[in-house]
Amino acid sequence: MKPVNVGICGLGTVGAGTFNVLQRNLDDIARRAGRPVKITHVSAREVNSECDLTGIKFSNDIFEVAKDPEVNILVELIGGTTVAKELVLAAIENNKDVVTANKALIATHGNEIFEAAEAKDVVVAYEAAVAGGIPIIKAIREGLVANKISSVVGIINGTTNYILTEMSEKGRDFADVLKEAQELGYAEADPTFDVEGIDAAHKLTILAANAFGVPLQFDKVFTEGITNMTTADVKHAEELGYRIKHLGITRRTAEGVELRVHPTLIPEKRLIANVDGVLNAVLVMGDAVGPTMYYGAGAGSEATASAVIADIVDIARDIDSPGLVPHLGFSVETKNLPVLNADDFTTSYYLRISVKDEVGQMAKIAETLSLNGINMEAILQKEAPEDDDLVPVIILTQPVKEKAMNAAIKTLEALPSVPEKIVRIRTERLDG
Ligand SMILES: NC(=O)c1ccc[n+]([C@@H]2O[C@H](COP(=O)([O-])OP(=O)(O)OC[C@H]3O[C@@H](n4cnc5c(N)ncnc54)[C@H](O)[C@@H]3O)[C@@H](O)[C@H]2O)c1
Ligand SMILES: N[C@@H](CCO)C(=O)O
Ligand code: NA
Repeated sequence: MKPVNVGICGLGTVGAGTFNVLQRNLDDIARRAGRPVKITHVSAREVNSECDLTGIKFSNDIFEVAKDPEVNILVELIGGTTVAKELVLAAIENNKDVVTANKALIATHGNEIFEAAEAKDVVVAYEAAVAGGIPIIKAIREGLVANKISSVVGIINGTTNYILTEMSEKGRDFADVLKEAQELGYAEADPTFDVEGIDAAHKLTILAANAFGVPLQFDKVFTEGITNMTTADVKHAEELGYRIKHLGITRRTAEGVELRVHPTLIPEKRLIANVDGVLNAVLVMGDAVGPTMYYGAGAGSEATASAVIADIVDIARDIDSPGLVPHLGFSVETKNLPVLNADDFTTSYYLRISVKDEVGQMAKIAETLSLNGINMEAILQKEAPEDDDLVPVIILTQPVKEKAMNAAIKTLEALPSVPEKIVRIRTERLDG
């Protein structure tokens, strides 16, 4: 059987992992692909001492790979959206299939890239872009194809989950844990993408497109990161039987699709509340199958390489009859659903209100919530810390439209007895 020739662009965390796993498991991979899979060309700014490039062409100019007539599949692992986009489009133009781990690229330029790929009848595969090594794109697009999916909820950024876990379990400092996540190769080149929720928003964009047949629309994702998280809120949540996770949530409602990324309280008994460290988990709800959860390494060198190589093998298996599965698993005619504004999200809330220790304040809070149609689920009043005359009042609510909560918070923050901004964290009770 004719081999399939692979050109790898980028030899950093994921590039080196892909190179080494492919070389190590060459025989098994060839047997499973039905043909030899050969790395024939590698390109990066510099060689990587972890990779033995003996007998393999090496270029400093990645565009040499896109031009190389020997290469069938170009693997884009350089990151970024400018040069990477040019590189992917150049490969497509030269009739090469493409594999990428680049969620920023797919979320922001995927519509254009897939159109170019369809015109040339080549594949652009991106399993590694979402939840690293977990085969979540394949699960949604192929394994769950029979279902109407109602929601996809996931811990989809390993760096933030690692930071939240270390903060909650060991009381470690945010900046210190972030530095360690960078050293371990989990964080993006610009780690604000992780901690501000942008990376999770890129991945959620891709998940929603696959689950609901909507176009990739990153600019419509409501995005909050973890930079305002405090250990005090983590502890209060734990007292109420909840854990705080940074989630990507996309849900289909009667009115449209919710696309949101934010810290979220989840009941501690849920499986997903117990997914810690750099691990990711994605909970998909299908009308036929019910809740299903996918769990594993969301970042890291060889874990991400596992997904990159799965895409290479998929393409190698189908190289003579490409295009078996459309890029987003649906045809371009699929009906568009509106993306909801944050005001129209329906969710429960955790509120931390710092109140002056005066008679009648609790009644005022309860009345304001009730006037806005908000039902309380639980309430916790703490003693004022020694150096403070403000009493923290923690409230959990039942689900309500975000606009009702905005109105209630505005009224409460205008009270002289509530001198500080109210902390609110959205709360999802979830199934499964
Ligand atoms: N690190 C992870 O755990 C992980 C997981 C999933 C997806 N990703 C994605 O995979 C991609 C690569 O991430 P990484 O962590 O391996 O990055 P990295 O910074 O470790 O490696 C990037 C590599 O690309 C090369 N490169 C960059 N620009 C180049 C250019 N213009 N010309 C030639 N070489 C160039 C660099 O020399 C380096 O070898 C990114 O899109 C990232 O978002 C990373
Ligand atoms: N920076 C990303 C890498 C995997 O996509 C994360 O921490 O999840
Ligand atoms: Na994946």
